[in-house]
Order: sequence, then structure tokens, then C-alpha cells
Amino acid sequence: MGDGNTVVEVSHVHLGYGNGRDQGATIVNDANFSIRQGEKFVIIGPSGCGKTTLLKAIGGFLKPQQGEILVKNKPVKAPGPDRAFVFQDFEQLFAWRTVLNNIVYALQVTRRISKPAAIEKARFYLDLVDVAAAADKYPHMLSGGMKQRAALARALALEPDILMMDEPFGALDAITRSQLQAELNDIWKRTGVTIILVTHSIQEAVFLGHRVLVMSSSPAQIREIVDTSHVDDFGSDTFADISSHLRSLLIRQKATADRVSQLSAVE
Ligand SMILES: Nc1ncnc2c1ncn2[C@@H]1O[C@H](COP(=O)(O)OP(=O)(O)OP(=O)(O)O)[C@@H](O)[C@H]1O
Repeated sequence: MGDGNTVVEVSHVHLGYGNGRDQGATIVNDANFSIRQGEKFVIIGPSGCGKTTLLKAIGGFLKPQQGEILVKNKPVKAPGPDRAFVFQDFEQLFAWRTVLNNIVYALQVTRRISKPAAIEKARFYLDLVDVAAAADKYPHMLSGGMKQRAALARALALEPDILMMDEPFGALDAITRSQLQAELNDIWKRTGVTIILVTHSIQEAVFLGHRVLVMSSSPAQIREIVDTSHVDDFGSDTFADISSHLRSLLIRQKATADRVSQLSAVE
């Protein structure tokens, strides 16, 4: 499955939340795909199907029940700074440190670089995500959009192999959200970082993704991986066609899930 450009390889992975010998129910069933270096890979699926669970496993926070996940050809055993996370939650930064010191601290802990070098790098990434003016502010002094920019700067400053994003723009207003989507594309053009993005928004998936993995619901399986790399314009026919294909995949699943729950209710 993988080639020289593969950065993540997920091979026949089953995921669930167990304890000790009890592996728990399977939530993600036989996931099998790979992600290329520099790819923007998006995961969508019905609510609660296991998108975050899959991200956690690639991040090293959850061990597969079966199968194997490789990052840069090495089995994932634990989290590491090669996989940096940005979440939906606005409160990802340490409240008692300034924005700059949040990043400096992360760099000193994970990359063990000198303080002056960490400050220089932190300022570079704050500038890249257009939040340099907030460097000396504390998180509670920032808007939601600025907090997400600061969290993004912190993740990018680690210079990870993979930027893992779980609904990063989900709690933002529509205008800030579309600004940050466009900026994420610009940042990707400048850094070439591999991005794995979980989203509920079909539009966001098509706009940002090179490929979109559609998950089915419980236990989740990969429904389809859709190539969206050739879609360049929000208003184009291709954009509309691919969006409607993704929507139909999701709606079909919802209809099936509703039928199953109706049957269970009758039984
Ligand atoms: N720590 C945990 N322990 C046990 N079960 C969990 C845990 N975290 C999540 N789950 C369960 O795993 C399933 C998948 O959850 P997950 O958060 O991965 O879904 P999701 O697709 O990301 O959901 P959403 O779209 O609503 O954010 C859900 O049934 C959830 O209740």
C-alpha cells in the first residue's frame, strides 16, 4: 500500500476503548488507508462514528485492538511532537502563560532548544498565522479566532511531520472560519506540512482536502476515499458535484442508521 511518499500507513486497524484484557466494543472496523507526505487528508462521517477515535490512534493516544499504524515507517507507540494537535476547544493554551510563552514552553519541553532560539521560532510562527500582535497577551484576552490562530502557531512551531486538526474551526463564526480556512491553505503552501483534518463541514472538506475519507457509522468503516485535489474554486461545477457526492454518501448512511434504529425499536 505505501510508497516512498507515505507518511502514515493504517493497516487493517480496529479501534475501541477497552480496559486491560477487555478490548471493549469495536468502534472503528478494519480501517485501511495511507496518507502521503504533504497531503491534506480530511476525515468526515456521521456524528459519533469514530473520527476523533481514528485521529487519537494516529496520534498515539489509543492502541489499536488489531492492526498496525505506521508513521514514517515506524509503529506508533505513543504521542510525540512529530504529530501536533489543534482541537476545536478554544481553551487549548495554558491560561497562566502569555501566547508567546505558551509556544516557547512547548518548544523547550519537546524540542529542547535554547530559550532565545525558542523565542525566535515562536515569533516566526505567530507572524505566519497573523497573530504576532497578541504575543504578550494572555489567552483570556483573545477572541476565539485569535486563540485558534495561537494554537495553530504553537502546533506549527513544533515543526511536526503531521498537523492533526480535530474540528479546529468548528466553534468559530462563519467569517472567521472562512478566513482561517484560506489561511490554512496558504500556510500549507508555505510549509508543505502533512495535514489530517476532521470536520463536519462538507464545504470545508472539499475546499481544504486533497482527499476526503468518508466513514460510515457504527461500527465505522471506510465508506469511500474521494479525490478532491482537482477542485480549486468554491463556486465551480466540480466543487458542487463533489460536495453533492459526499453529501449523498453521508445521507445514505444516515438513512441506513435510521432504518436500523427503527427496526430495533420494533423488535
Ligand atoms: N474515552 C472514551 N471511552 C469510551 N468511549 C469513547 C471514548 N471516547 C469516545 N468514545 C465513544 O466512541 C465513539 C466515537 O467517538 P468519536 O469522538 O471518535 O466520534 P466522532 O466521529 O469524532 O464524533 P463527533 O463527530 O460527534 O465529534 C462514540 O460512541 C463515543 O461515545
